Amino acid sequence: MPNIYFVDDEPAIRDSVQQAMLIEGVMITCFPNAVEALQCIDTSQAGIVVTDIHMPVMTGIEFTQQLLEKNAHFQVIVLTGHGDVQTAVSAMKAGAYDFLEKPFAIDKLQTAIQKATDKLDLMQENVLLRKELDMQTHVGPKLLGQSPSMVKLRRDLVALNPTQDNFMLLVGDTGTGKRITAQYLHDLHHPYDSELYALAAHELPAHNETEFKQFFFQRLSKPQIGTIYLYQADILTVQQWTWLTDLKLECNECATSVIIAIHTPPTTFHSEFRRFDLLPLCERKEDIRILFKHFARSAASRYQLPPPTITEEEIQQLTNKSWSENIKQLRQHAELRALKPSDLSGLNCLASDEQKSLNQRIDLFEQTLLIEVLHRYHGRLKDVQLELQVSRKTLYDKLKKHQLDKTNFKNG
Ligand SMILES: Nc1ncnc2c1ncn2[C@@H]1O[C@H](COP(=O)(O)OP(=O)(O)OP(=O)(O)O)[C@@H](O)[C@H]1O
Repeated sequence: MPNIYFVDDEPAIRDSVQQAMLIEGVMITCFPNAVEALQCIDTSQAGIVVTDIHMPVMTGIEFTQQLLEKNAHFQVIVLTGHGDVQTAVSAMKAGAYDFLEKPFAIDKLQTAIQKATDKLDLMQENVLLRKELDMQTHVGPKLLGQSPSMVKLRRDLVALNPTQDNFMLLVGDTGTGKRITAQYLHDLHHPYDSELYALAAHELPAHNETEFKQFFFQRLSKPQIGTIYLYQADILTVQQWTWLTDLKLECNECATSVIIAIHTPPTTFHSEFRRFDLLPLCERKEDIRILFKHFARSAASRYQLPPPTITEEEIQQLTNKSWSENIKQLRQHAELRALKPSDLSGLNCLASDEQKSLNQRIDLFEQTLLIEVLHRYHGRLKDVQLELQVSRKTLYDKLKKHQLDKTNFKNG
């Protein structure tokens, strides 16, 4: 429910409206005149104002104009005399949303407030949608995904008030998108030329409170730093969490945000921070299609290759995998897929769920690199050999090992 204000110079009306609304479970704040209302209403957050027209010092119409100058999203309902059409018209011209004839029944006031609340919700929803849309066309990273959790996450990030919630927790397994979410948050709420400063938790002083706080303050006070991104924070000690919680209180009005990325939130301190959860990919399988296609197409464009044709059957197979390393692993798989010529069968597709060991990862990297360079030189082994600075024999051995045939790369 938004904040609701009632302005009328007659104490009896103020009291009866306040009591009647309270019985209905609606809290309203009353003011005896427009001047006091303008001084006290927090205009940073749009609400609903019900105001009498005929008041000493400042009329309801002047009040409406001044209030809307401060925040045009306020919904104003004016109280006019019976049959006073002229005043109602003037009030609407001044920007009022609705009018109510005095004397009014309380249920009429309730209906008018409900309508104004719906309008305010709609306007705020539009503002958020526009901001979200702007983010999807801005040059920074995009948070893709249409699963309910991703849609909600984007909406919550857009709606966040960074002056209230400047210390945040991003909770998610490896590769679920903590870093990209931090960048997205930073781009949303901080000046274009400010930066996200990434800091590994092990770099923080661990034994001395003053050193710990000074370390932070030095960075928090740099105007070009908009966000401190503290990653690998699972290693933080209870003591460091206590200091971070103190810092949060001390930095109440700080312009810099602190985002703490963590796999599992600490048991005691998590409620101190605004928390956002990034679900593992297996719990938002509907995002696999859009992410995979996006990564594969971006990789193809980067390597100047035609965009790969990804079949429905392939998407089904991808959706059925478990993706233990989440989007990071999906991306690796998609990039390899973009590099893989369509007629290349039997390729060792190592980016699967079982790909875990160091050797397997090195193999995958080697395979990806070879495919990329073979593509670039259309299968001309001499150029590949020169670029990778390997002997002819080594190159042949590697191609054999990865079952790569130069003729598959002739046409790009
Ligand atoms: N919603 C998303 N839309 C587009 N790309 C994404 C999304 N989520 C993650 N990615 C991409 O997936 C990869 C892994 O994401 P990121 O590095 O942010 O994960 P992380 O949770 O910080 O990983 P780790 O815990 O291993 O450090 C990155 O390449 C990132 O750009």
